[in-house]
Amino acid sequence: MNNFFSCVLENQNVFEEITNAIILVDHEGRVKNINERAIQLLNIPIEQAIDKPILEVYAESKLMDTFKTLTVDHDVSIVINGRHCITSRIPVFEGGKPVGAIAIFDDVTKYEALNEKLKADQSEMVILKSILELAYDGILVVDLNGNITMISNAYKRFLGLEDDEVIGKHVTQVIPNTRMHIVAKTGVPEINDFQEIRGDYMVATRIPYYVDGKQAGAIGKVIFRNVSELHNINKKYTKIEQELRNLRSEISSIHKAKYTFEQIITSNDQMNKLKHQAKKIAYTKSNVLIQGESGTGKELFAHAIHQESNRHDMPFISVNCAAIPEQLLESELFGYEKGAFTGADKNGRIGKFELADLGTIFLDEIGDMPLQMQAKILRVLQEGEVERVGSNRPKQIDVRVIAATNRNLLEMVEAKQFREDLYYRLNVINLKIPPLRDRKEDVMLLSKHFIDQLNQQDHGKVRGISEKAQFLLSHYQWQGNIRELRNIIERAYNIMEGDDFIQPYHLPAFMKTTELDYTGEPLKHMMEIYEKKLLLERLIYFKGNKTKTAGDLGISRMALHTKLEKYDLR
Ligand SMILES: Nc1ncnc2c1ncn2[C@@H]1O[C@H](COP(=O)(O)OP(=O)(O)OP(=O)(O)O)[C@@H](O)[C@H]1O
Repeated sequence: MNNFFSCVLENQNVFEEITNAIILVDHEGRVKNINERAIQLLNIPIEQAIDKPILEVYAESKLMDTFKTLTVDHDVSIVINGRHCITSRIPVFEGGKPVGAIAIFDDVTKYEALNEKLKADQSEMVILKSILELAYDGILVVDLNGNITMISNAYKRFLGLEDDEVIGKHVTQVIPNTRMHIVAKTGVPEINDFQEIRGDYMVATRIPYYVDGKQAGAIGKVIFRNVSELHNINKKYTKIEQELRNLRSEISSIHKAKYTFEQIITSNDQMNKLKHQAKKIAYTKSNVLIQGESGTGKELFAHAIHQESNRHDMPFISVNCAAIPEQLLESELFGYEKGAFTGADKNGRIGKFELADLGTIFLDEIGDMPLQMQAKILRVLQEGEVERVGSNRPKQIDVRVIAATNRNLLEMVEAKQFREDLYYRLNVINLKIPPLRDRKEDVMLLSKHFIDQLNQQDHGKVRGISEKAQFLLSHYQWQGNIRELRNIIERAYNIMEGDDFIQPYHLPAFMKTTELDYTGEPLKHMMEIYEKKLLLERLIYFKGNKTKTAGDLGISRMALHTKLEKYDLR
């Protein structure tokens, strides 16, 4: 026995190193050794333990039973001072004789706490999995790298995929248009975003999640109350979208741009440069201001720009600002709500700007736009929104504006007749179309072009223009530009009988100044002869319509009347 105890006493440090609590008693049941852990467990001072009878140290001890019965007890569950321990007791022998007994205690209380937590975690996991299995919504979890770690059954069903096709995959490989990997990286939540997944639309919410205060990934949810409901919503949405597309294309086919750059006929360098420039800017959304005299082809350019742009499938809406009475202009441009004013259509009406949404609006004669209206147009250009008359709900629109005028807008700005801010908003790209008299080379080219067009309608009856007529056409001043040229060619074409070529006598008298024979009369008289001839010619051309004749000659109806009286032409 001395050997054993001396060995234990000499190696007290080993005794202390053991992580379990240990009590050693001799054959009389006196405590011969007890380590620090046992002292803590029994909660007594060490001096009240050494050499004291074991039952004084620990009243419930069974060590003396072990000694007496010489039996070994393994892994007995007991409670000491509220701590749950597993104890083993064994008799100690020396030289084949029993000399004492030893008890070892393992405090398992902390393992129990851990076990409890583990159980709780496991049940949370089970609950979470059940939620993922039962939820109608699509739920998805990704880690920091954007790889999928969890997905709900409904989402898998919706995607038509199995676990092994989803879990561990990068989210972009599984879900089109996803932004989950972005939220997992940035940590910026995205709430109620509209997302298209395989042709279906749904509302997606993505939020980052944290473990121990550090971002660990993102959780995403796409809402569909139940899949069949989602299907119905989708069907309705797709139908409405299709109807909208049909309506848009119907509007576009009614309001179509009619001309392309190929139809702008010219051999003039300046014009070719303009065409090139306009083609280049067609692809941008910049506003365009086209300036030039009446009839030079401003509207043609506006059509061609729209046709060349990526908006060509969308409406091209043309508005002649000078032709609409001032009091109607606002409702024409912006539309009105039902009952906005007396006489208003009871269903309300869409305005030209809204009609041109996603397309182009062409504001012709912008210089004739009243100042008050200019302010409203400026707002559309600045804010990109329109408000119908009688409404207080502005609507976002995406419209490209091309404006045109034959007036000098800069002078109008100086005279405070045109808003400077609007001028600069419109004048982002400026195209100045030269008058026909500054591009003489185009006169014959255009004349032939118009004859070709007329021949196509009339089975090719005219072969060309005689030299004399060419001379007259080339030397004319063309105040009305290409429109005037077109009219004169058309008129000649229509009055031709039996001729293959347009001759001077097919052209209006006012062009034939060289045909006036000088009779030696004073200038005033010669001018009167010319004036009379001219009046007669134009009257015949307009089939006696005095308003048109006066307009054509640039004089008032009253002045025309006086002159007709003077020359006895009534
Ligand atoms: N380069 C061209 N090639 C072929 N036709 C042209 C050309 N330029 C103009 N035209 C024709 O001339 C006519 C007048 O053109 P357009 O209406 O575009 O002129 P505008 O400058 O807009 O006139 P306004 O200022 O009076 O509105 C149209 O019939 C158009 O087709």
